Amino acid sequence: MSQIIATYLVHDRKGEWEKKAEGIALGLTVGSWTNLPQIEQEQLKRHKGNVIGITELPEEERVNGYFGESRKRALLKIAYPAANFSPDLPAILTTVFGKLSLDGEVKLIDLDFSEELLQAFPGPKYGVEGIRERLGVYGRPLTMSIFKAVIGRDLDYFQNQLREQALGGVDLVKDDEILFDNSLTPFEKRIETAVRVLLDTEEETGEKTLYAVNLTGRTYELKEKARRAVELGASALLFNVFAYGLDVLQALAEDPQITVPIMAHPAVSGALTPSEFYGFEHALLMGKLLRLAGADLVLFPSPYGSVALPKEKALGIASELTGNWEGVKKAFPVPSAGIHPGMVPALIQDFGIDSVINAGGGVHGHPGGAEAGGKAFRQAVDAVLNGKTLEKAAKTETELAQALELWGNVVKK
Ligand SMILES: CSCCC(=O)C(=O)COP(=O)(O)O
Ligand SMILES: [Mg+2]
Repeated sequence: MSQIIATYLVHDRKGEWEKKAEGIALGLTVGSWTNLPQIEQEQLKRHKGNVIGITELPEEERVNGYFGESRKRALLKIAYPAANFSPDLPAILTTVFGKLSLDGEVKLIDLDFSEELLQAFPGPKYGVEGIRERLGVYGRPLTMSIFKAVIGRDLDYFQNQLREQALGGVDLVKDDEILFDNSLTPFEKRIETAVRVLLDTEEETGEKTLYAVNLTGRTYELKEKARRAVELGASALLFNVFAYGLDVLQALAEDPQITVPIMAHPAVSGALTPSEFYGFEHALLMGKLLRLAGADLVLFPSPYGSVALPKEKALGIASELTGNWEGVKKAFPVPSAGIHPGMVPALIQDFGIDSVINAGGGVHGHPGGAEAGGKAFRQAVDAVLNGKTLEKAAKTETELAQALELWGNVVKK
């Protein structure tokens, strides 16, 4: 039977779980808060949500937020018949967590899609393998750097910063998510400039670099803008998906004329995920749902940088992006924020080869400039893959030595 199974973490003082679960299963399908005598048996059979699991969790004494009260906790699993909704994320999310997200301490932990329903979500167009093919890079994590301080600067500044980053050997360079269309560095001009610069640097270094331009503006303009970006030679798109919605990402990813990888930025997602009591589980929103909606690369805070996520949450996201799903490509995890070369061993140990090591300040803040910053990252990656410690590699690699001197070496915890 085609259905979706939602798992919720529920906190409650009384812990009357059967009543609570039945209330959700009925309330989000054919029922309401009052008796509806006109509900027919047939309607109940086909459309009512079904409680399929209740697991009580150990009670926890909470101080913050509860002023010392303790709350009972449980995981509730409810199956919703696919007959109730159209096969798209807006309909699915409204069914399983629409009104419910406003109704007390309920957090959506996971969604299991039946095989039939999964067909409506083709996932990433390129994914890990497709991006590696475009770059011709295998057997190591990719490296990426972020334009910084471009706001208020012109195309010459943009061009020079791009050139330096690419000469440093990073595989991708992305706009910062806060760079929007503007008169000094307009969208189309950034793309045209990047195409020229990156052809030159490829000739010099023999290595390709992809540029992810920030796709911004009103929702109804995005498809046309993205198609135009592709015509002009853009090699990737950055997209602030949580400012728009998952379905907007899916519409872009499914468009056959948008033939470049899409990178999802986590901006705004912090309003939806961090609470233990409310919102979405990180792995679901930033892992499973972004992959299903078609993100080829997904940025999220790493466990050790400046905007850190608890490690199990970051690993949970990465595991949803890279797990084996029949017929759906894997997406690149991009643990980010406050990353510097001293963190490379931990990043590779935790996120593996199929990940992207991404830095803004950790590239541009290098004492030798962005080119040296990019080189320091590549040297750190090479060291780890050759089984060397960063200290040992730094004896011969000047740029890495300078980075370690400035930012230190994060020994894995
Ligand atoms: C919170 S993950 C997104 C990271 C990001 O957008 C960024 O600009 C990181 O820059 P940094 O200088 O911290 O590498
Ligand atoms: Mg940023």
